[in-house]
Amino acid sequence: MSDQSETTDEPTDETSEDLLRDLSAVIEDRKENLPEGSYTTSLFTHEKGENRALEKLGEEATEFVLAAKDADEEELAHEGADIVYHMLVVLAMHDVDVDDLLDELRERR
Ligand SMILES: N=c1c2ncn([C@@H]3O[C@H](COP(=O)(O)OP(=O)(O)OP(=O)(O)O)[C@@H](O)[C@H]3O)c2ncn1[C@@H]1O[C@H](COP(=O)(O)O)[C@@H](O)[C@H]1O
Repeated sequence: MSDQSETTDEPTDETSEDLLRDLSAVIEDRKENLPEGSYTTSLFTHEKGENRALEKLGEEATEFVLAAKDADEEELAHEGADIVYHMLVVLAMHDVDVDDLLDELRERR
């Protein structure tokens, strides 16, 4: 991945919705422009097609479960982020807007 920023404790006005929308916008950009050297591009252009992203999502979910079993909280956050990213890639592959997911969550409150 090219420009993932480090986690900081600094206050930010960015909401979690902004964060998800921004990440989705980057994924949409990769889908449209397929820049070389991008991990996201490698998922959109993989010879296995969508199955590669689905495989990765499954792997990350398994790693998340193992981290929970090990009570490894740092790893849980890491693997959880991997799941969210790969899930957004799969949503983009199906042209499902992240706002549909956010609306779904909002309606459940
Ligand atoms: N959020 C992510 C993100 N999360 C996970 N990954 C990649 O997903 C892969 C996970 O596979 P593995 O678990 O097998 O990888 P690993 O090498 O063992 O790494 P980790 O388990 O330690 O993550 C790694 O290559 C990660 O780099 C991500 N790649 C990209 N992004 C975002 O997408 C943006 C665009 O990235 P590029 O498409 O690379 O430009 C980045 O700026 C990020 O914001």
